[in-house]
Amino acid sequence: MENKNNKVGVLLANLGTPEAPTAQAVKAFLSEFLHDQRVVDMTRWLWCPLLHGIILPVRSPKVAKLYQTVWMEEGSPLMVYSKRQKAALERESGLPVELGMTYGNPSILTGVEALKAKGCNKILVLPLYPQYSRTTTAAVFDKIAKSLKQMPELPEFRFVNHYYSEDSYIEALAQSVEAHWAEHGKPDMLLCSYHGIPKRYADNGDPYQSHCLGTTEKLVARLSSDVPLKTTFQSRFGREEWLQPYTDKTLETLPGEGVKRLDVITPAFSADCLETLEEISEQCHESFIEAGGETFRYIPCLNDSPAHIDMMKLLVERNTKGW
Ligand SMILES: C=CC1=C(C)c2cc3[nH]c(cc4nc(cc5[nH]c(cc1n2)c(C)c5CCC(=O)O)C(CCC(=O)O)=C4C)c(C)c3C=C
Ligand SMILES: [Fe+2]
Ligand SMILES: [Fe+2]
Repeated sequence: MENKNNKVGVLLANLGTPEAPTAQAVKAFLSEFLHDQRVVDMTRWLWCPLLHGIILPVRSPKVAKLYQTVWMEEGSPLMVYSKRQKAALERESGLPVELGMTYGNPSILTGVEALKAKGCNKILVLPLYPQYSRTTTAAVFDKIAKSLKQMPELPEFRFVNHYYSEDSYIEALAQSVEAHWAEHGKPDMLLCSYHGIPKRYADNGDPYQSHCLGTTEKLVARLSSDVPLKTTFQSRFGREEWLQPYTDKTLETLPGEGVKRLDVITPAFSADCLETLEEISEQCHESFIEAGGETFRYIPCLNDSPAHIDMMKLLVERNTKGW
């Protein structure tokens, strides 16, 4: 007898974002995010007083103002692009696709329940993080286990750990760079700015840094251009050392080294968000020009571009084979 609950579905996972650009909504989001020990591993009796006493009250209103500068008519950029990615992948793959955010909504639990309601008992989890990190990819894995503790019958799961080395991902990045160069001309340098993590995490075995360096290396080989590429790390948080070189510090020195026209790409982000549209496209742009740079061009994330959706479709096809 045919089992009607025997379908494959896809859970597209990402970080999540506040519901609104207000101090209250940002505080709720940051509180869930920054309580995750995969993200901040400090012992709770040290971290919680700092988080509740200083970080949440001080950072939330400040960051809410930054979200207001990038907020779109339909909502937070990360959510707007994630919804477009879901719709496009559903259309192109012919499979049910749901979003599941590690923090905030739609949650991972909501996403899994929606797929089960559509008859899916086999779920491919695709965290939209090309480079693996304990702080992102592993946090998705933990959240699945934690959220489904009360579910009487679990679906079967497959999980994509990383995809930075996939030709289709490198191809999508390269095509976005080449299209940008065809329109605006070539720069003196292409900066690949990745979200940072504490250096200690990398020293203790998180492969994120080597995945980022591997991404740039593969992009260099694919572009095969006279434009030099450089890897940097952005979005530092807290006082300890993070992966270096830092994006902000690098931008201050590049013009003095003769790099006047700079293009920036952010390969660790699958969708534009606060960290790309505000930190890079606004703050970093300004500091590069102040340091003597002439042109600074931000190349958008892959978002719902056809090459990106093709890449996701390929990953889905390969990882659901024989299921
Ligand atoms: C506290 C430490 C943080 C680690 C470690 C970290 C890793 C990490 N994050 C992303 C992707 C995103 N981060 C985003 C926002 C964001 N990140 C942190 C902190 C850490 N991230 C904070 C506190 C915030 C919120 C904004 C702020 O207060 O500065 C986002 C954007 C979300 C949005 O709503 O637009 C993304 C995406 C990666 C890929 C990563 C490690 C590999
Ligand atoms: Fe707490
Ligand atoms: Fe982050």
